[in-house]
This record gives sequence, C-alpha cells and structure tokens, in this order.
Amino acid sequence: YIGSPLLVRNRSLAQYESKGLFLDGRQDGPGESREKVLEFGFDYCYWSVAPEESHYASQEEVFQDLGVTVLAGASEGYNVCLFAYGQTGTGKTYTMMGTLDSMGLTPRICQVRKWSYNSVYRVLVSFLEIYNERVRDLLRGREQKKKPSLRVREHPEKGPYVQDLSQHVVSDYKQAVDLLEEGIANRITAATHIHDASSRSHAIFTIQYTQAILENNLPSEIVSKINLVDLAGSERADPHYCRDRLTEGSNINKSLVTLGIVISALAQNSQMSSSCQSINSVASEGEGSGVASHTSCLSGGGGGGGRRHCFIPYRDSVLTWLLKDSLGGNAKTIMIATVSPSSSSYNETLSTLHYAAHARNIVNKPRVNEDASVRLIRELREEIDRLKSMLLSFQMQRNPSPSLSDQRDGSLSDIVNELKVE
Ligand SMILES: Nc1ncnc2c1ncn2[C@@H]1O[C@H](COP(=O)(O)OP(=O)(O)OP(=O)(O)O)[C@@H](O)[C@H]1O
Repeated sequence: YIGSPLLVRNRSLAQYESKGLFLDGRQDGPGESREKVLEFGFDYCYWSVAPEESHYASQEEVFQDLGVTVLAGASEGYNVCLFAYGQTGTGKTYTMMGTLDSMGLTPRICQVRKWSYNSVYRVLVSFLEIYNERVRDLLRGREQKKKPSLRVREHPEKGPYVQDLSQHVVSDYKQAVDLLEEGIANRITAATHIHDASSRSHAIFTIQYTQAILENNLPSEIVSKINLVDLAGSERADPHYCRDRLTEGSNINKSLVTLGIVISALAQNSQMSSSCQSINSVASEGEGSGVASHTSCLSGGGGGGGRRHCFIPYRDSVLTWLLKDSLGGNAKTIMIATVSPSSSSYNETLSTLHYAAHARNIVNKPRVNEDASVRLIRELREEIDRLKSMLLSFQMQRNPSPSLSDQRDGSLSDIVNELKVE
C-alpha cells in the first residue's frame, strides 16, 4: 500500500469463536459451491491460524518480509510507517508488539545495531498513545498522570508533531526494548466481550534515526523517522458495557471512521492523478485536441465542472492528524490488515478487507530527508552543469567553425568560471 506492501494476516481461532465455525483455507476457489466469492488483491497474505500447518506464517517470516523493508527504507533516509488495522482481537498487538515468547515487529525493528553499517548515527525513541482523542506520553510514567494531555501542533515544514513529547536517546537494542516495554505497561487496556486485554488506545512508537554522512566532501545529516502504529480495534457497541467502555469504543470507532474517510479520499485523489497523468501522456502523444481539455480536472480551482481533488479531513481526528505525513505525504507506508478466521466475524472481516483494498490505491511521494543546505548545494551544482551544457550547444549552433572553436572554448570557460564563483 502506498507504493509499499500491504498484507493480510489472520490468526488462530479464539475459544469463543470455535462453535458454528466455518473456516476455509483452501487456495483453489470454491469449486462447485454456490457461495458468492469476493476477491481482493494484496502484496502479501499470511496464514497464521495453526502453527502445525506447513504454510503457517511465523513472526520471523513477517519480520523478514516487512521489518527488513522498514529498516532498509530508514537507512536510505526515508520516513517509514507501519500500522496494523483490524477488528478487535484479530492480532494487531500480536503482530506489532508480540508476546514474551514470540516477539513482534516493533522489538525486532529495534535491533538498531544492525542499521548502523559504517555510518555515525543517533537514535531517539518516543512512545505515545491516543486515548479518547487525547495524547498521552507513555514514557513519562507517573509524571504524565498528573499532567494534562499533550497538544498536537503543526510545523510548516516538518508537519504535525506532539508538543513536549519526551524523546529518549538509545544506544543499543536493550535500551530501546526497555522503553518499549515501559510504554506497553503504561498503555490502557481493558476487557471487552471479545478480548480480555483489548488495547483501548492507538499507540505510536517512533524511532528517529539520524545518520551523519559526507556528501560531496560536505558533512551532512540524513534524518528518517519510523512510526510503528498499533491501532485500537474496531468493534460493535455492546449495551452491557459501562459508560467508560462505551465512550472509549465510540472514540475508537470515530477515529477509525475518520481514518477510513482519509484513506478513501487519498485513494480517490491518487486514482485521479494517475488517470489524468495517463490522459496527459495520451494527449501529448496523439494529436486529438479533445482529450487535452479533460486534464483540467486536476487544476483544483475554477474551470467549469471538472473533477477536483477531494479535501482530506486529516484534522477530524488526532490519529489522522498525527499520521498525516505517513498517510498521504512523505513516507513509505505499510498497512497490515488483520482478520479473524471465524464466520461469526464475516462482516468485520469484509469491512477490513474493503478498507485495505482502498488503502492500496494510495500513492505516496517519499523522498530522502537530507540536510537542506547540502541539498541546495547539490541543486546549484546541477544547475551549473545544466547552464554549461546550454552554453555549449548555443555556441555550437552560432559558430560551428572549427577554427574558432579554441576562441569559443576560452570565452565559454570564462563564463563557466564566473558561474562557479557565484
Ligand atoms: N498469529 C497469532 N498466533 C497466535 N496467537 C495470536 C495470533 N494473533 C493473535 N493471537 C492472540 O490472540 C489474542 C488477541 O490478539 P491481540 O491482542 O493481538 O489482538 P488485537 O487485534 O490487538 O486486539 P485489540 O484491538 O482488542 O487490542 C492474543 O492473546 C494474542 O496473543
């Protein structure tokens, strides 16, 4: 998804699901049956129902496919986001965090030593949760409980951030995992009718990775951010729940609905962009003037009746606001959709798969986060090269005589030297 993999993973059946079960793992379609078949396409699909099955996908396998991609993206200087979405109890926390016996993606990705290769690097870690639309720092322990929730603000260049969120320097794997465990212990969980330790908040574990490099003999820094997001589970409201549980549930559902709207709008915009691009290329290749008029659909302003880019309501929930860059901006993003193998979850599974299928259409534009002054120098050097070749071709056109070429080269090199000095 978003130029990166999207995968679906399902987990083993819980006890409450094992009655009236209809579990079908066949890979060759429905055969003679009259069932309605719905098809979805994803980049990876993991079957994690029973470990004794030969095609059971382990945590290690998921890490080898996705965690390694995340680490590679970060070491190249990209922002990377990995998030798990799905019905409550389907294995989001298991996939993202894991258990004591079976580590999930986040602790495996924390093996920061593996990232360093030969460069000098610094790693900062932060961990927050969004509970009832408020942001809490999960690494401030007791201190945080006395404080009001943290504010989300937006930097004109760096995008949304959480003011006063604590950041912790880590120099090895153990320090990072200790912080992860501390945050998980501070996270709010509660028993629901489906899951006795359900996450009632969205959690975002962020690793900021700064590499010191030498580019064109200039010292520079590349900063990349890895956001590892464990969303709270979508669920149906149960009238037997107490008020707190219902408020939590409605806030969880509200932010997930907003996430769905944001994903749909981004997918729609990406599809419009790609269809307009292909129309543009057809128009530039062919001679038909009628086609060109359709390209105004991307102009956004004026222009009678053309399709326009949708407004993306990032700020309608704290979750989408904080993930703005990861969802539709400068990040390589991977979405993991988790589903239950039980027929009793049919509607939720279908909704998760539709959600994921929409997300797959989004196209992000990640770029390497290099130092602004180094980028400027590189761009100026490229500009000088471009002007040099323009001057050369200009001179060649005006005076192709070989006898004058020495003279011409002399004046050309004077101009180039002037440009270099500037
Ligand atoms: N692939 C799997 N293999 C074995 N056990 C799993 C797997 N996936 C999930 N489980 C187990 O199922 C239970 C529910 O999983 P988990 O807590 O990850 O769900 P969740 O989607 O995060 O739920 P919620 O949204 O309510 O927090 C846990 O006990 C977890 O250990």
